[in-house]
Amino acid sequence: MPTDPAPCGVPALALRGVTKRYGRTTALEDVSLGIADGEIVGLLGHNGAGKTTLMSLVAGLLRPDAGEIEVRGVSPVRDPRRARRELGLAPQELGVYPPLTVRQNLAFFAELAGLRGRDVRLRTGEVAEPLGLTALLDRRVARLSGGEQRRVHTAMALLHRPRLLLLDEPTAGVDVETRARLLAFVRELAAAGTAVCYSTHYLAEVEALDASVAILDHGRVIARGTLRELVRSHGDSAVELDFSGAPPALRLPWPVAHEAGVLRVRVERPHSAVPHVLAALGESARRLVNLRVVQPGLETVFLRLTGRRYTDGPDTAGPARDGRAPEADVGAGGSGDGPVPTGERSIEAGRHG
Ligand SMILES: Nc1ncnc2c1ncn2[C@@H]1O[C@H](COP(=O)(O)OP(=O)(O)OP(=O)(O)O)[C@@H](O)[C@H]1O
Repeated sequence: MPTDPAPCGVPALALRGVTKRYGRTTALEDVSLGIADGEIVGLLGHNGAGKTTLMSLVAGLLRPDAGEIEVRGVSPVRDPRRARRELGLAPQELGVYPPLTVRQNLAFFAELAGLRGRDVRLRTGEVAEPLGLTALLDRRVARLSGGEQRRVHTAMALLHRPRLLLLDEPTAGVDVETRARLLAFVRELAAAGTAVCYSTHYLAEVEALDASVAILDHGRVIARGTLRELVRSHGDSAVELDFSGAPPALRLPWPVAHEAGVLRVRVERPHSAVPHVLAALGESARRLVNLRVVQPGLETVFLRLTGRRYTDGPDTAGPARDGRAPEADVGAGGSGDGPVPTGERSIEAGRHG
């Protein structure tokens, strides 16, 4: 979709020192973040980290308690109408009207965005095609699958050709085909100059989008950079072992940690360390259920920076786990020039003992 470049030096989105509180809860604290034209930023953070709050502030749905927000130089607080023309928001909750057809939904939102007549039809076709909605335009939304409804919901944010697109967990609960289609479309939009802020619980999507990353933790941006930069500076490699019963105490020349029943040996060359780790098990080898070599990747960046895995909790069953084959790049670290792994769980050995 065409975009005029922002005035020279003006980023598509800039947050400076933004704080937002809900009563006594501080949802965002002193957040600064910039997104350039054509950049996709994967906004990552555990449940409650502040992702939705950040997007709502940018969209002008909430007001910050402190700090400045600018959408292509326009403040959503001081000039919400102008700021809104520059951005499209697809919130987490579906905002479709089930009794209406896809076309009627799109026309309704196009008119809300100020489009009329021929432009409504033109833009409807423009967003329907890449999202695979053309054949569904005259179907009632109530009759569509969850993934199809999610595509309609995303299309509604794009009708006015926004220069900044805010997608809040756009692939939550969608099928594989919809996910692939959405990811491809987001990449196309970015290639044409649209800036995209994309929140997700699926780390593999960040890689698929070739996105840079901002990690929110308890309302603060704790890391910002390209995937490769973050993995270089914070990604650990390790050998992980699961046991039936409590993990044993091991004497090894590397740091050993017990995390929720998993024994984790942090070691730079995990493949070479495996024989030493197995030798140190002694009698406990009988209770070993699984052993994994973990390469540096976004998952280990998370673990290092937040003390928790990103795939902990209710979202564990995402595509980062079940949509990809386990990595088998034995010996490949995160510092080469190939793709940076995000799931990085190289299953090296199954049941032992
Ligand atoms: N309307 C509200 N009133 C009070 N507290 C709120 C409100 N909305 C969010 N919060 C709190 O603010 C914090 C940030 O919430 P937010 O929804 O922005 O997180 P999130 O990263 O989007 O989470 P999730 O991944 O679960 O969607 C949380 O502690 C949340 O409980």
